[in-house]
Amino acid sequence: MQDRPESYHAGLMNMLIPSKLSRPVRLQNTVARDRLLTKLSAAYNYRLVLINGPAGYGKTTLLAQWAAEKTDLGWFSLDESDNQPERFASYLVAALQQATGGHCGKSEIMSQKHQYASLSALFAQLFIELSDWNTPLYLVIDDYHLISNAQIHEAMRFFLRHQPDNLTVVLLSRTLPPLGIANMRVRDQLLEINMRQLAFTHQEAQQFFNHRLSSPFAEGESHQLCDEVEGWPTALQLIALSARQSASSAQASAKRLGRINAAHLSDYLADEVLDHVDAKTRDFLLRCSVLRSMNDVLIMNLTGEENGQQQLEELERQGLFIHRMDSYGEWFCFHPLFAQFLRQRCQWELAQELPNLHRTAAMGWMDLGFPAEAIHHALAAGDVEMLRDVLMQHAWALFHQSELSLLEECIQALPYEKLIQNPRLALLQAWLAQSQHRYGEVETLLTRAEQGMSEQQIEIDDELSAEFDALRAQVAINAGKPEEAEYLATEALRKLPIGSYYSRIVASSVIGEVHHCKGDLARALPMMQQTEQVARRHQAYHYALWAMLQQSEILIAQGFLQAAYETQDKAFELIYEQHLEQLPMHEFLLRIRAQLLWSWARLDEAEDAARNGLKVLENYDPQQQLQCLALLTKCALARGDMDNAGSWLRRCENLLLSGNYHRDWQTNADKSRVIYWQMTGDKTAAANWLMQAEKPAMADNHFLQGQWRNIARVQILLGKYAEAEVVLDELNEEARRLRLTSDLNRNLLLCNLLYWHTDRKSEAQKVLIEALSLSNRTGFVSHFVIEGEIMAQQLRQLLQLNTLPELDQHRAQRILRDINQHHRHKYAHFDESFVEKLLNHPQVPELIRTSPLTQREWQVLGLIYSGYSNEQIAGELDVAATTIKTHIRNLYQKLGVAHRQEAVQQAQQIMKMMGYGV
Ligand SMILES: Nc1ncnc2c1ncn2[C@@H]1O[C@H](COP(=O)(O)OP(=O)(O)OP(=O)(O)O)[C@@H](O)[C@H]1O
Repeated sequence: MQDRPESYHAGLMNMLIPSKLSRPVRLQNTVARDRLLTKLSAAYNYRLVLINGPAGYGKTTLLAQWAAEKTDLGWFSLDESDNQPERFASYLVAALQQATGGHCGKSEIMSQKHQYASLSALFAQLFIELSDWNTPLYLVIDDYHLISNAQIHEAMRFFLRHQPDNLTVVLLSRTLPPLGIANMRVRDQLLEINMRQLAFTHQEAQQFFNHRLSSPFAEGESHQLCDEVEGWPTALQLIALSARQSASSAQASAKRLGRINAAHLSDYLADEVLDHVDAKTRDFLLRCSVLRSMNDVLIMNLTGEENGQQQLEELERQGLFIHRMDSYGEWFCFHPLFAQFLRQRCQWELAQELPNLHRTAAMGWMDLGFPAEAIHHALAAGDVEMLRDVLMQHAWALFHQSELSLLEECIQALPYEKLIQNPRLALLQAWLAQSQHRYGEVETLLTRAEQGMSEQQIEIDDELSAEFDALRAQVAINAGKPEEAEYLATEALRKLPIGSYYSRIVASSVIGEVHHCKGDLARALPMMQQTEQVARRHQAYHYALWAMLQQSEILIAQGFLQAAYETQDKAFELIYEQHLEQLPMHEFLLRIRAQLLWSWARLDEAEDAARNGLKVLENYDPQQQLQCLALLTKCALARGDMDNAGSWLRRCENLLLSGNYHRDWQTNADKSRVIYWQMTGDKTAAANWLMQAEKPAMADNHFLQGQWRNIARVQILLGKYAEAEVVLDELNEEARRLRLTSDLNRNLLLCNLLYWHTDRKSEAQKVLIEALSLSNRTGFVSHFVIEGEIMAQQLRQLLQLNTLPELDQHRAQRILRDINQHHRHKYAHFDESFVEKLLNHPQVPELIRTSPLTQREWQVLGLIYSGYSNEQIAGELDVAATTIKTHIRNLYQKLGVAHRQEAVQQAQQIMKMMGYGV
């Protein structure tokens, strides 16, 4: 079957590095940039504030000054790893959480567990949560130029278009981001501060030197230095550093800096900064540069420096491009320009040691509990052993948090012989392929792993081989090989210890599904219940949900629709509790809820559910909409609303033409099509379909039964009664054997149609009575209603006999009411325009043309044809029963018929002649 959970998420580790979410602090010694701060004080009037200027132009410092007193502000500093959309989104949401004091809890869980269809969908949820936040909010994203991933830019364009009015995004970037800036500029939605404005004025430069130097420059000199470097703050800072040596070296620095830009700063930094610090500090700087952010412990590991904190504070005092990242003063980082330079120097000067430094950093991060950052260093160290060790400890936790691309990168970096030495990593590699829908690769990877292990004589213990089996079982069921899947999953369950819960969940879910496929519902149900329990216990909510959806399907097949409804309720609860609304499985649930409501003829609610299902799918491939559209077609059909049914159906058919669907999906969509053809009498379409329709070898589950019922319905429509009867007999036998009660109920209705057409009225009545009685369990209504007038006639007769048990009697009345309400078109055809068309029809029998009925008599004939009794006709036309008798006598005479039966046959021929399939 389909819609399986592809990956799931257990409890979360802390993945977000707090220092990336803190704004720079310690601004006492900075120059207050009043002119720019005044400009920024109007920020809340704009959707976007863009601070755009080259490296080291004071963007971050300016914004840190502006943000200093604000509480309703989230700050998020990017690094190269944030080019990955999921990670970007997690930090963005966390920054907004910071701004709102945790107001967007649902979005936070969704982002951390990656439970969203796309970044835009996540942002849409975020905006819902922010909609009741009424005061201004600010989201600052620093170093946006590091983003090159088009997906993130696109999501940010969506964000900026739809963000609430009280939210202002502030972007700091060295380059102009591709976010529709020109457009926002025209609409006056953008506040910009550019390089020209960021440059220090003479006055600011003077203040700057006054802060930094014990004996500041004279005014004229300071102005000249400022002009020399065009107000570039980084250059001014470097000049101040030189000035500590002598005034003349400040002049020389300014001259040199005036001729270079950030790209060529490294030579300057090497000659003028690094070569001027003492050897110890130099070594300290180079070693620390390995880290993207640092604290005392990490530094101590790297430099052996006992009081790293003090050392950092000293560098900060000297103006050596180091910043505090949090208000506790625990975390520091180098200014990006300086960091980049130091890293380059470190590669040259400490080449030998560098791998070791990264290794040490990796261990430090591991101790702090941040495996993703540890992986960054292990990769940089090129230390495959270490990478493997980190993965062995944390890979599965990362997998459960959907850090799939990070893991993919690690696996790629590991030589295969290393990977295979730890077979669990080989297994992980296969699961990565499975979870990213690269199903074709899974078996190849598993086989390769087994071969590799046997070549290297690596022993596979029972537990591991069981884990392989569990994944293989999942692959087999996906590939439609239930026997193989069952064998593998059973073996897996037999061997897996209780602790291997993930594989146990997978294996028991597969076994449940296999039983389901085979129609062994009595065994499938407890298996899925067990899967649900284990999955809940281990917070594997995707699998818990999947298992509940399966239970609901099983209960529906067994005919226990009420129990299925209650299971669905529980599944909805889980979705809301765990914020799984955006997963495709939510649509699955809405769709089976719609199907159930359709059965019970709660059509408005069924339509709502199907439409909500379409909403869930908005951000997915449109092909997936097929089932919801088919349900909307069925709702229109049950209402007798052929126009709408036709237009929904066209959408289904377009999808069917353009996609390659699993056969169960095809069957479901075809169900609506064959009913439509029956109701419109479109035999050509039906015949064409029948020629190419798949005729499965078996009919032992509800999908296969459904496919064969489609075939039988078309056969009946085409008058291939004998063939239909063979099919239906087999279907019933299987459905009775496997206790597929809902299928039996549906099959009986088709038998009824068949017997009615072949004039076996008493057999027709018998199966109808059985179908009605089964409906006490299933609650079916719409299945009867779509059969229209043929059903109505029979139900009226049954009701007149007055032999039905009370419950069945009520249901029959209910069905009849619905048919009368929705399917009156056949009777309505006997109106004036119909009669006029009829009399002008070239094939109209002479007898009818020469002795025409009065309009009233046509109406009465229509009602007789529809199975109304005399009393019912009198009631319908609001005249006395005796008058009806007179009309009937007259019309019999004019049509040359002797009794009611013949009148109905005449009417039927007329309908056929006029092209209405009956
Ligand atoms: N108002 C100020 N007062 C004192 N120093 C400043 C001021 N603005 C910037 N600087 C100094 O200039 C250097 C660069 O500043 P900052 O980090 O704010 O630039 P940036 O434009 O954000 O750089 P990047 O593009 O690399 O992120 C820093 O060392 C900072 O201390």
